Amino acid sequence: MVRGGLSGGGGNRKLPNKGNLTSSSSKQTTILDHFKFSSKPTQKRASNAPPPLEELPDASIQGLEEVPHDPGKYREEDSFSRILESKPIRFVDEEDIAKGDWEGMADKLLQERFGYPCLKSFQKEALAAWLAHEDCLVLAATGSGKSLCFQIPALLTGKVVVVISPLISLMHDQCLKLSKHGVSACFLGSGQPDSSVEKKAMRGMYDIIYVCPETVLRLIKQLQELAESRGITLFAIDEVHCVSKWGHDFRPDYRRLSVLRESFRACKLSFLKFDIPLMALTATATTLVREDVLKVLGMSKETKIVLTSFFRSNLRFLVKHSRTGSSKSYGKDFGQLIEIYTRKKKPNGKVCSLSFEEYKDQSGEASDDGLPEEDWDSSSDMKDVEDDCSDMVEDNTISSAEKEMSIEYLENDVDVFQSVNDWDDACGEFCGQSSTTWDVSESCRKTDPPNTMEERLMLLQEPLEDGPTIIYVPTRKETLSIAKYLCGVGVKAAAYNASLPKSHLRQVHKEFHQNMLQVVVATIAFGMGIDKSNIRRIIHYGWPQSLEAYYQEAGRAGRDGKLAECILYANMSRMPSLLPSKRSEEQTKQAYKMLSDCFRYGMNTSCCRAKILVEYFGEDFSNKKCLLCDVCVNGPPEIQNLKEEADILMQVIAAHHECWSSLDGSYDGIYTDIKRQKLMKPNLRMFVSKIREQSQKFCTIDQLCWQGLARIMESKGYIREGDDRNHVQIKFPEPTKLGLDFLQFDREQPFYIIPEADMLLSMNKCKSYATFADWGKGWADPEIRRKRLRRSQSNRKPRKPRNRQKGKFGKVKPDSKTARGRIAAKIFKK
Ligand SMILES: Nc1ncnc2c1ncn2[C@@H]1O[C@H](COP(=O)(O)OP(=O)(O)OP(=O)(O)O)[C@@H](O)[C@H]1O
Ligand SMILES: [Mg+2]
Repeated sequence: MVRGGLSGGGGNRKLPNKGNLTSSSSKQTTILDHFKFSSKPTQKRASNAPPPLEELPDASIQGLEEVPHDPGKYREEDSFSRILESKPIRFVDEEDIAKGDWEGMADKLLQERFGYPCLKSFQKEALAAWLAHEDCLVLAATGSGKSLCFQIPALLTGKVVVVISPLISLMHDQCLKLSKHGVSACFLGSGQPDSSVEKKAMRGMYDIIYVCPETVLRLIKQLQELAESRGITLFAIDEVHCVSKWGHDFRPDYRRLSVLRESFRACKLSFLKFDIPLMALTATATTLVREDVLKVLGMSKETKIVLTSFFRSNLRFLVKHSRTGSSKSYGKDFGQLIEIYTRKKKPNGKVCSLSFEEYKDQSGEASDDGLPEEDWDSSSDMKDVEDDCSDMVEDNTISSAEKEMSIEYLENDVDVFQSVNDWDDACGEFCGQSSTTWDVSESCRKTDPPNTMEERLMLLQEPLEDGPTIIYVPTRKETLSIAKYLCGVGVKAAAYNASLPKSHLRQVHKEFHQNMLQVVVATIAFGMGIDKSNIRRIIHYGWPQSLEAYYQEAGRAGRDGKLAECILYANMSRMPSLLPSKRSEEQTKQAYKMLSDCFRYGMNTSCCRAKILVEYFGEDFSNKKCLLCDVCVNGPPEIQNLKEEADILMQVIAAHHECWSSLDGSYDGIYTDIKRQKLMKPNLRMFVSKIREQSQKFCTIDQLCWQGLARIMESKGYIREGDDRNHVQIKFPEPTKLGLDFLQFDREQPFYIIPEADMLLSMNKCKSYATFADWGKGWADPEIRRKRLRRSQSNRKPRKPRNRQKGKFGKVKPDSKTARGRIAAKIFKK
């Protein structure tokens, strides 16, 4: 059944805004009739008269068969508001679409509106579920085209699709894209200062409404009215991993979205024949997150799960060790990048890169060598977000939850668009534009990613094509220092972080999309929502916070299907730490778990990286390999028998544990407590000291090596963490039953392992504390002594003068902020 405007269909619809939504007088019986409808010859009309229905290239599907789409045809002469006011809307019921050749129709729509040949099979599956009024959970790789799954329904039916989206930057990007394809869309939320947009949206003037979860909860009543007037065909929840507290971008208000299910049921709203379906979409949801999503959103038991592989066969994953926090490493780590981006300028092929010393001179910066990873710029994002929000226009209609969201959770958005002045489209409303700038050739340039092993092996031979790079860094300070360094050596680079002027951010965004910039050095503010097809490299410079976040950001690369690289530079000799954020105890635990998974990904030297990543999201990759990552290309390092090391480590751990357990049965009050405290929780470092004390033989083995060994022994089930607090990797080992058995029964068995990244690093490193004998031998040789002294002098960092207040008697006043300082303060008082 095809409904003509608001008066169509069952005729029992209320018409809140008749004047605005022109109804069609014609009725067709099938969807196919409807598609053939607008073949009437066009009549000349007065320039200010609204165009006849059939001529308007609006978001509905009229004239799809006969009249080629021309989004700009009538827009030039019509003002934006008039288009919105006079836009005629045709409606087609989902059942009628389902009866016809909807796949063919959708493909045609796709070709004419978006320039793509046909829908992908997962997109068809999702659409089929929607047409069957079923809820649907779409799990598909980054860049696979999930957005079309919820955009097409609006175009096919002429009804509204409401998209719940977490980020204003994402909403903005999608609205802008849709407008280029002749689809009207708007976004609502705390970043939307113009309340008229919300009113217009609720009157049914946009095909697609993007809205943040906090706002949609406020608009339920109005949306029910919209469902009755123009009709809502679908609620889409994009980036649905945000629903789950087990996900990486958790947003509390997402957990209240089951209200959509409850408020748009056919049994509740008499004008509905079916519940309005929910479509939830994400590229980064683990199995746990998926289950949580279905439950929290109240999705039906029959929810269709559309699952495609998370594998991105054109991405090459690499992990490299670097002291990332130090600007000394830039020259080493970015040398190749610099060469790529500057070599064209220099016919002799030589790269005029600055040495670190020259760079320091040029930038006038002092070296921050040795800045530990933990020393992240804690002034980073939260403070800026608050600053940014002060720019926002006060709007009393915005609920406190929405405001809070902008402060607490829209860090990225506020980073990107700091105030309403930042919007090029001042009101966040997007109409199908006349001067369409979208480039069909861009979609044509996309190639299918390699499917077969042969195709992937072929990729190995190919160099990366030209294209931009995004370097993700954890702190704002680093965005500036790296961008400055790259600019200094002739790369067109720019920094992107929330503290930079808005005009600069706009410019960077624009220039990046126009291929005028080669490198953007960004915080997470430049992450989600970036859909630029030709990004060739994603570099993470420092440990990411989770594999989900890492895979999301890496997913910006190679969206054109061609080879792209995702390189993680991380300091293998340091444990990563959590960036500051407000977290509950439970969330902190989860955050540590995610950080730990990320750390293990970096440490891995034996398993295909793509396999680790996709299996992390619950995909069975079986014996497959990507053939492109560093592990697949270089192969694992040589296997080693660490039986002796494993044995002694187990012995020391078990001995301590035995001692500790012997105290268990004999509780004798304070005495045992003191004893326990003395014995309590030796960490791995202490076990290693014990080993070194006991045996000369193991003195030269670096702590990093023991750390790696302990991790491997934990993964094999020989030891477990004995501490309740959160750790990135095992810190307070205690033996398991299997471990004790290993000591007792497996004494003759070899213990083969593949050394992990930290172990390899320690093996390559010059031994900082060799045995005293070796060390002594060195000192006996004057040449060695001279060299060592010279090295230690040149490495020595000038100590910063400590700015301490003098106490009463000229003593230095202790720092009250540190625990040591507080204890000292007590003594000082006395
Ligand atoms: N059927 C199709 N054929 C060709 N290209 C398509 C098709 N569907 C979508 N695309 C293109 O794929 C690109 C990525 O689409 P989209 O942004 O929807 O990805 P996504 O799955 O939402 O990714 P992410 O998880 O990163 O948000 C877009 O440029 C889109 O136009
Ligand atoms: Mg998307």
